[in-house]
Amino acid sequence: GVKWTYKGPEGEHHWSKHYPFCGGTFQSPIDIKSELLRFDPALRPIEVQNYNLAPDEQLTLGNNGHSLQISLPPKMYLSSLRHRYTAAQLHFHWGSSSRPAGSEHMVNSRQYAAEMHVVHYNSEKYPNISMAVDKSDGLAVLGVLVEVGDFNPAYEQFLKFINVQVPGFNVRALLPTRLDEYYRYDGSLTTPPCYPSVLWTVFKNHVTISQKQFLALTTALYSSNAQDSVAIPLHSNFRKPKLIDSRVVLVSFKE
Ligand SMILES: NS(=O)(=O)c1c(F)c(F)c(S(=O)(=O)CCO)c(N[C@H]2CCc3ccccc32)c1F
Ligand SMILES: [Zn+2]
Repeated sequence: GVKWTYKGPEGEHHWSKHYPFCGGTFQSPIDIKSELLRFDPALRPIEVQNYNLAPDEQLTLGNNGHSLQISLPPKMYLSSLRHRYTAAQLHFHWGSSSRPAGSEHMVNSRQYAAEMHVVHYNSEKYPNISMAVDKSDGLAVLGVLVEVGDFNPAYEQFLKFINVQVPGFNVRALLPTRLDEYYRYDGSLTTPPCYPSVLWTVFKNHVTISQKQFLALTTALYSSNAQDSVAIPLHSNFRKPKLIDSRVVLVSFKE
């Protein structure tokens, strides 16, 4: 596809020129404001299956030019939604060491240091993620807000490796403790092609990583590739919040 970036002439205000959905409706991320919330008692706790991977399961950790991503084995899936959603990859959005705030979703206009997304696709209806990515019931993404604070051993499992195989680890430990407290809304990919195909689950509780771990995340990647003459550090890879329009944000918890 056509090259896109997070700032400059190919930045997010220009995405819709080549990716029309980016200028459309049901876009993500959003600023999750208290006045938009509606408690929904039907929202069940998120149930993850086979997230605890044995060390002999090698995971490919890579840089796709836009984010640090880890490919996930298809044994991992979500079992608490209407359809089975099978895991595909997880990736991150972050700010920069000089401007630490880099989450995509905000809560009452509070932007967190970073955000992790675990991308799943509806494997009951579609054979692979490429066939699911532009369907309205195609994807389910778990969003985890990340703040700088205490050291987090779970994140250490891969932050020391970059662009290599990492041994399997307990991906469940990257999520907050409470999987029953979350925001839920219909949205989109936050990168081109911005398909409105994502059932978003953003957990209410954030996780913390240490300042050192945050630096490892924000200094790990380059958006240029090896043969380029100049190395361009990859940072601030977050899209700004989009209008909610008439959408409602459901919550699984009472304030
Ligand atoms: N924030 S987000 O969750 O909307 C989101 C991303 F932010 C992001 F960068 C990617 S990507 O594949 O790394 C790069 C451009 O698609 C994907 N990739 C997903 C969507 C398309 C696709 C196809 C195969 C594997 C993963 C993905 C994504 F779903
Ligand atoms: Zn993402």
